[in-house]
Amino acid sequence: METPWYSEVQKKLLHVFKVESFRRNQLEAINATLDGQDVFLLMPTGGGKSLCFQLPAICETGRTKGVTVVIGPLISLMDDQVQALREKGIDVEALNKDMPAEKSREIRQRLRHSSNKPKLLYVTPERIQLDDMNETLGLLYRQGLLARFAVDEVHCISEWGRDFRDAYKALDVLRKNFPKVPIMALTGTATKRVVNDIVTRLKIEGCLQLRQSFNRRNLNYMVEAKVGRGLAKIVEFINSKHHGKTGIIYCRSRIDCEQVAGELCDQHRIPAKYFHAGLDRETKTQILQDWQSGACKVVVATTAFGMGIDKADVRFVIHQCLPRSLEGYYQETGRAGRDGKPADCVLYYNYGDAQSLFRLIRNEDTTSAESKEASEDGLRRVVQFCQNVIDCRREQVLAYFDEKFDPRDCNEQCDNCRNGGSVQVQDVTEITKMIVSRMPNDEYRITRNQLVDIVRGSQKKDLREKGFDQLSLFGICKDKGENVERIIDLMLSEQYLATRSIQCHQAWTKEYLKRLLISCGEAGSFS
Ligand SMILES: Nc1ncnc2c1ncn2[C@@H]1O[C@H](COP(=O)(O)OP(=O)(O)OP(=O)(O)O)[C@@H](O)[C@H]1O
Repeated sequence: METPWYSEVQKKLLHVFKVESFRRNQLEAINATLDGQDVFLLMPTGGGKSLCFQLPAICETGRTKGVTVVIGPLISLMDDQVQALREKGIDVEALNKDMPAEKSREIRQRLRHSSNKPKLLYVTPERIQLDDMNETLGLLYRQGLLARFAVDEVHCISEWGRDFRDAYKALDVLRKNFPKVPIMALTGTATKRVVNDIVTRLKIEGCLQLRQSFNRRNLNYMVEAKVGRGLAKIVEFINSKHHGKTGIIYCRSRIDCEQVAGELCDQHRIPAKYFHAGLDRETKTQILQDWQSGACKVVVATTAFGMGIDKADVRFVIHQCLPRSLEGYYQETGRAGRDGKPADCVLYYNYGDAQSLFRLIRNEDTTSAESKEASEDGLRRVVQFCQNVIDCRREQVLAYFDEKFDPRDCNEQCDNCRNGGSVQVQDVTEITKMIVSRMPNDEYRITRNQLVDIVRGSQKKDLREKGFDQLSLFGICKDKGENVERIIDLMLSEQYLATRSIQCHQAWTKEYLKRLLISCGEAGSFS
């Protein structure tokens, strides 16, 4: 059925946004919000969420009138959107803590008293909590001039999500203070649990929920064994497949970024810059600009390089270290191939990285026990994903978002589907049971690497000196060849073995394996 605003919406799409047709779910979201309904929009990165609140904001014929208030997490992201809207001739303002007091007073005055109010107002969630902001919004509300709230990156509201932000949690005031104003919640990432959390916290239970497949057809997913810091393989991969192309390499720490970028430049003549939260604002902006313009092709970054990055021709995303969750992995790899052309996503994996990440999570003293547990669970899923060399990578990632995916639709765009024919399944239940039952008690301090050597029956002097060659475990995996490490890592990730940290010197802790008093069932299989 044609809505009263249909023709205005079409005209503005074409003449203001210079776009000919809607993508999936955009028109549905726009219609619902112009009708005054709450909307929850789940769209993969680059899907075109912004249009869903920017276009209604400039329509006069909908049921809603006045200013669209956009709440987003990042000032830099806001600045980009504000600039792009102004270039389209749209009247928009943003309020942020970095602007001179005089300027923000001026904007507030304009919102309160001017008859010529902006169509959109961008603010951070922190700003919403300030008294003066509340008063300004209250005034607009009483005049019937608050058209809608658009909450971007709304997953930040949920403690189950990866980017939880306290200030987002306080957004439950929106419905309480402005009960008649429709809310549009937007995100590119949310599991069922996070969606429920968002809907409850914002009190938009009756909203129109729009979601679509998260499958990114043009992305080719691969997991590779990481040797050392993985650099030799990364260099070979870039030089052989993506020489001179745009890409991102994600590393865990700031220092890793600096070292990897340095080595790429100095030793391998791959021009790269590093990006992390420790850089000052100007440097960050400069790097972003250089990357966006193509002056710099490769950025080596922590996850600080993320939200709001909108570059179409990213041909590869490399994870030099494990992401902390599959959600993060999906987001980060999602920055590749936004132009719809093929792009590669390679994750370099070894269990040592997982162990240090687990340790990091355990040692974080700012987080609650519950959120530590959630983080550990998230990381465990990533480890399982890496160790699973059988099931389609897409199927595994999409399952995380509760989406059922038929692996036949992968079209061999992942390593596991490509290797499908050559996988040999080995049942390792018996050997894992034997290892668990023969693990000595905690008086023996055995590291993961030592256990690998012990079960292999290694002749290393160190083992003999510690008496490890006398254990009943010694040599029980002699015939398992290359698979020994994978068996031990699988046992760790499936928690048939655990680790305990012991302080050695003042600041040093070492991870030793712990005997668990649980029985183990089906352990798993290998290629
Ligand atoms: N209907 C459309 N037709 C063509 N291009 C579109 C359409 N809608 C949006 N776009 C373009 O798609 C790109 C991505 O849009 P947008 O930044 O809104 O995505 P997003 O869903 O917010 O992504 P992210 O989650 O990464 O922020 C933009 O360049 C935008 O101009």
